[in-house]
Amino acid sequence: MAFRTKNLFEKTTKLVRSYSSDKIYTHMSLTLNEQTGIATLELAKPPVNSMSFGFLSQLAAAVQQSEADKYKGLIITSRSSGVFSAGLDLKELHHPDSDRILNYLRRLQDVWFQLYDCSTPTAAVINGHSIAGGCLLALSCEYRVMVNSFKIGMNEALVGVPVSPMFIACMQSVIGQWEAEKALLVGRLFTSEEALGVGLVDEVVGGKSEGVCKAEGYLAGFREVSARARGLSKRYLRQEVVRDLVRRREEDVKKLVEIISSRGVQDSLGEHLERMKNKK
Ligand SMILES: CC/C=C\C/C=C\CCC/C=C/CC(=O)SCCNC(=O)CCNC(=O)[C@H](O)C(C)(C)COP(=O)(O)OP(=O)(O)OC[C@H]1O[C@@H](n2cnc3c(N)ncnc32)[C@H](O)[C@@H]1OP(=O)(O)O
Repeated sequence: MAFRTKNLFEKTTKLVRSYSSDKIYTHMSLTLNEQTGIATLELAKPPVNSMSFGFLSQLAAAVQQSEADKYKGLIITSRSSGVFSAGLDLKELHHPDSDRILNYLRRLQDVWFQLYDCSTPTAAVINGHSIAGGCLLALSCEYRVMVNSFKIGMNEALVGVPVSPMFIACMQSVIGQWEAEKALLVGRLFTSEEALGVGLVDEVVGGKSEGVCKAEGYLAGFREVSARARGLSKRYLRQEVVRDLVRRREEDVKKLVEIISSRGVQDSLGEHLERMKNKK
């Protein structure tokens, strides 16, 4: 089979350089299967694929590449066998520099808009724990296959930070208002099986390769469908959520910076980081 592992940054060097001070393409790889036209984006930032500034920049470049090259599909998964993504990099949020946190949250918004609103068909193979921002990443895709025995959800309530509108909108659009409220207000993490029960994921499988097959099956379902019509329909279906968040994006960012910088939230973040350190 003809596989081409693309160093994203060959084609998107300009974009990535202007986005990121990180070394080029260190946190993920994008592999295109030229026979199917489906690309796999494998997150590879040990130990837990936390979403640092550089990670978000590379994710943005990958999604942009998928759109520009008109991939038939994009599968997002993790190289780690235990963690899909631990969400936002807590080190970016703890004792932040005021300009950096502003730009970090803007970058997160940009990536989310790009992925959520892209016309490329997307699927997530969640082959490990998927927490908060990690869950957002999976929910922004169209289809989710999860490997059993892991946890997924948005734990902000337990971290002591508010769930932001973007995260709420995504959760609501997948599991509905009531289930989203019940989960988000207590920071519930679902097991793979519970996630299937509530509709947070579409399938549960025994391992990553089975998950990739299921995701490919979902994406192959569009072979006979006009890519243009499909892409436009997806955008129309998602436009209400996007419009609202675009309209309020600057207001949301500024409010969040204020909240994150507050003493109470900084104390909670510090305690959360301490708990993680001490769990060993
Ligand atoms: C305008 C609107 C725009 C945007 C709004 C955005 C944001 C609003 C702000 C608030 C929102 C936040 C959303 C988030 O995503 S916050 C992050 C929440 N995530 C977590 O709490 C995950 C915590 N991690 C875990 O539970 C476990 O690590 C995990 C289950 C993922 C894996 O467990 P495992 O046992 O395999 O590994 P650990 O030993 O726990 O961890 C290994 C090392 O990794 C470090 N780590 C873990 N998670 C993070 C993280 N999220 N960020 C940074 N670092 C992380 C952990 O401390 C260990 O480090 P060392 O001790 O080895 O140094």
